[in-house]
Amino acid sequence: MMSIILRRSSSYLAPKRALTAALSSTENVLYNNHPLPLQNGAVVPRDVGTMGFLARRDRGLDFHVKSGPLDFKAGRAWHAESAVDEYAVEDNKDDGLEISKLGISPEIVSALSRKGISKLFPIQKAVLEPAMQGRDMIGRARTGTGKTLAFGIPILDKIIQFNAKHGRGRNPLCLVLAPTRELAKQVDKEFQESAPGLDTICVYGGTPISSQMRALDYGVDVAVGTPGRIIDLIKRGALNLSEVQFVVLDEADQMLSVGFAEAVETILDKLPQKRQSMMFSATMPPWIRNLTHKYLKNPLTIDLVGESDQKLADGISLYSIASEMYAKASIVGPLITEHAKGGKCIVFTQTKRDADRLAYAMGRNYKCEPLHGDISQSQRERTLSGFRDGHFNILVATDVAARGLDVPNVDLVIHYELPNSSETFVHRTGRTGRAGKKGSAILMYSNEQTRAVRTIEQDVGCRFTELPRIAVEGGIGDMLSDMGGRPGSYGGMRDRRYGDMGFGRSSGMGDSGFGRSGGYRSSGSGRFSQGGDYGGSSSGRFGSYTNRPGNFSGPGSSRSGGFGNFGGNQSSWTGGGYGNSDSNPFGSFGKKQN
Ligand SMILES: Nc1ncnc2c1ncn2[C@@H]1O[C@H](COP(=O)(O)OP(=O)(O)OP(=O)(O)O)[C@@H](O)[C@H]1O
Repeated sequence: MMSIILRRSSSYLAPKRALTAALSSTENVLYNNHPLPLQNGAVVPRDVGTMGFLARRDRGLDFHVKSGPLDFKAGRAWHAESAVDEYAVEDNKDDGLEISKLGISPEIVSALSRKGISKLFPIQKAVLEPAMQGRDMIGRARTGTGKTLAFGIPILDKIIQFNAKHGRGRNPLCLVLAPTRELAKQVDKEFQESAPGLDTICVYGGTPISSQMRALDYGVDVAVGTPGRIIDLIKRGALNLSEVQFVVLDEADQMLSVGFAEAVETILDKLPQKRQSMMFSATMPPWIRNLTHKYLKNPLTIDLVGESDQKLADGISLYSIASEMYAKASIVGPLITEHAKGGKCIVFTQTKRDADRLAYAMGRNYKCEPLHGDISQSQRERTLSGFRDGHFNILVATDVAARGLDVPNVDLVIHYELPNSSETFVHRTGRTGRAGKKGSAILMYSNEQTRAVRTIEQDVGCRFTELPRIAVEGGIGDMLSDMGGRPGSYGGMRDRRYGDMGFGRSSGMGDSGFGRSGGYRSSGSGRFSQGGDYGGSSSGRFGSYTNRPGNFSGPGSSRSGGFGNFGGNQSSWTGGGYGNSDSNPFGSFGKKQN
């Protein structure tokens, strides 16, 4: 404790000056997407003036405002700025800040350096100061640009400071909510690796609750988890949230749109009023702003995406290829060979069943594995680590893998079936081209889906390069037929009107059209209709396809790929893992019906 105080008191002015200068000299601040004039290279948020820091040496228990390595304190400038709703900073990857010069705890600096991280990414830079000041915030940045550490670094640093002063406690000081087990695990891992001296716990369904209860009893600094299991632990008296000072909703739009809203609210009700709340995602539909007043106090919006820009990370090449449904399975192999060039590839299907079937069929020629919510948790973990470690290079997954998953060096994403919304397209595609790397994504579509492809382009602000059609002579398509389907009917897209019906044009990415049947029902905004169908093609904007039971033409498959029965009584959830990840009693999202 002593050494930390000495370290801080002797050195904090220098790094603060460095941070101020660095921030001032590099950022191009946008306000409502109109660039503001830069004065002598300084940052000039509207009505803000310069970002003033007031030095403060006194640290109290209230570490929302007073504490932190740089002693950030809201000065007049920031109070003025709090009236500003939008605070957008243009993404610029070259502008990293030397983490070692920011006065962040040495433990974090050296842990990050072991991970090869020495400079802040833009979202981390933009978030650091207001987060240190204790501001509630909504953060949006493109996929793979480091949002986890954007909230992770300030929170971990503050906890280290707090523990140094007050000693370790039993109850968590930070709670991170994530919509899937895999994402929760990943956030937990990133926190652990970045601050190895802190105790973190990751809680989610599908694993024994008793060991999680024991670990909580022992004492933790940070709890990361999916909402259902967290509520379970609260009910059992094992998780006490009364000391939580920081709460983060990772993939916030997902969490609130797919049936976890009620669970999230139940959890937030258990937290102290005095806390710092943050929401992060690569996609922040406008409707989420209607909800934020429920969860956040006077939130600052830090938006590195903007409304007019393209929504994908730089460095991702986009291709589209037209294919009849029956031929898709046969051309996916050649596409992988050509575009993944031996590297890692994720193929996204709409249903668990299709993921199984395609992986099985492709397994005759390629090393690949399926991943979806009906696979046991232990197998899901084995599959993901096998993929990460390169034991196999092709993952055939439902949208359970679309959000947040950070597998380095995925070279190619294939949308074997159209995503159910432009947001899902962004998240699926974002599994490649992470942390500044290059990648490719290929969208497979049928003639009937041409309109849907154009809508994605419009929503996402991107342009697909059309690949030449690939002629099909037998191949995997036949294999799939061998497995019980009618030859030539795989996909049955002939009978569908996907794209013709209800493929609602949105007014842009993140339009409230998303989630038309997305399951969020408690906002009272009236924008969301019947819930629970997230993940099903029929639930997103792309698919208010009427039910046609007679169209079931595929090899026993349920809905995706044009197997019919869209919007009917067939299973709606395709990613399984969300609702599956916890015994989530809230909302209809995640019902396992297939
Ligand atoms: N400052 C940095 N320097 C180098 N690598 C970094 C830095 N910050 C984060 N990374 C790495 O970048 C990768 C992507 O980060 P992260 O998963 O947080 O992205 P994200 O923005 O949350 O993406 P998504 O929207 O898909 O969830 C991770 O492997 C992470 O370790």
